[in-house]
Amino acid sequence: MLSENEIKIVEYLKSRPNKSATAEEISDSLGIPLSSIYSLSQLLKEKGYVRLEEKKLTKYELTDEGKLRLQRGMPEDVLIKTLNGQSRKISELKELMGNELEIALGWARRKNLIKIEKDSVIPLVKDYQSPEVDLLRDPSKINDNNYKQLLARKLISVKQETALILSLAREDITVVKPITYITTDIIKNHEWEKAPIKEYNVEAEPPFYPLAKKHFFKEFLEKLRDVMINLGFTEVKGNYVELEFYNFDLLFQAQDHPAREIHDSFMIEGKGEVKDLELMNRVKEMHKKGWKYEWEPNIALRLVLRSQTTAVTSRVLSSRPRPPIRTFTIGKVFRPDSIDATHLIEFHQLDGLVVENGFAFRDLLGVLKEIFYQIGIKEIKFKPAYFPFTEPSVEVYGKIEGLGWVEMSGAGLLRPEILEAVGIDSDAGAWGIGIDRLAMLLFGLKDIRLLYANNVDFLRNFRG
Ligand SMILES: N[C@@H](Cc1ccccc1)C(=O)O
Repeated sequence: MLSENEIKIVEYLKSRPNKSATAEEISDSLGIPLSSIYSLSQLLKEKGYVRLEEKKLTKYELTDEGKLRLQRGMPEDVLIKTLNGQSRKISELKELMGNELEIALGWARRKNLIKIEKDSVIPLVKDYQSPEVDLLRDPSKINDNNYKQLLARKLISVKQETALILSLAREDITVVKPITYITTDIIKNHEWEKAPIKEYNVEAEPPFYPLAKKHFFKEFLEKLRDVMINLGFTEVKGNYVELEFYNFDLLFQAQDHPAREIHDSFMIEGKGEVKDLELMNRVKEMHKKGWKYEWEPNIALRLVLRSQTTAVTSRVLSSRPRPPIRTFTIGKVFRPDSIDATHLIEFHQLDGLVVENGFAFRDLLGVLKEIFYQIGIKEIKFKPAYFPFTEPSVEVYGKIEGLGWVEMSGAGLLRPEILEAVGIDSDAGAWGIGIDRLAMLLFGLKDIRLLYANNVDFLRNFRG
């Protein structure tokens, strides 16, 4: 009994004029890997279908020099072409042919193509093409008689190979379909006695089906969400397109604050609307009193792509919720910048808000410590800082193995001006954490853009 591929090999040998072929030829013609042909030929031999014979073959391969000469011609060819039937001075030829000239002269003389008189070269032929080049063009013409010259001129290399030759020993092919699946019928009808039962190949490699998995950065964002929810915070969401009123004004960021310059936020055409006119008025008073300038409602109604998720916190505050409040938001923010390995123009922030009677600065630091601990950053320290909407304010630094202290967050107690404007009579703390750079450092990535990688091979092999 023969397998499918064994049958193919026998059929192939039958089709050959001398009923034989090398393993390589069979592999090329049938598209079966050479290694399989080797093992199948052993099986065919054992079953008496083929005879095997090993034969030493000489293989000629072009060297780099050979490939070059095939393109350009041999130096003596170039010389004859350069002479073009006319005598020329050696010095002139040297200019034209450089170092190649000496070799060319030597071979051209030996082949009787030129004569040298005094300092001139006189051609004896008008055209010439070396037989060497013909052989290089068609290496199958190279044989025991003509290879030596090519070898001496370093145009070819010679390799000895052993070829396996299969020749047909028997032509009658019997095909018996083996039983691969046993049914009750096969047992009842005694078919199992007539055909062989295919053995299991317990060593066969199973096909590889990669499991679908989430993008590692998405998983990281989900982990942050879980951390916040476990700490008793409720998630809130906002829009990417936001009024300057919520992104800046309500947060006590003056209208001439540098972050509001056209090159520091993405501006969007059109105007927004604030329905709560009383709130607008109170924000206006807050700016007048605090920053001492004429607050311009038209500026507040301009649209931007939110530059901080604190805009979402601002929306929460503007709805004048009843304390106690613990909310957080995770989302994209947008800032113009030039994109490189550490800068993106859209990235993620996590902003949080706590409004509770008696919520003190120490409590805020405690919450931050807990959040970072849960993310895996066990050591943090605080540095005094400034934000328009908080007082006192801090920057939070976290320690990352091998990198040292890295700035991760801004935080503070909300300014009384803001709480007064939104009508909340309670203590409140807020913070904003930059997520992308943090993720990049925790994942040990050298380029922040890899967080958005969509290269499936990279993602499949990346162990976050
Ligand atoms: N929004 C600030 C961070 C911050 C949020 C809340 C309070 C204090 C600071 C930033 O983007 O840098």
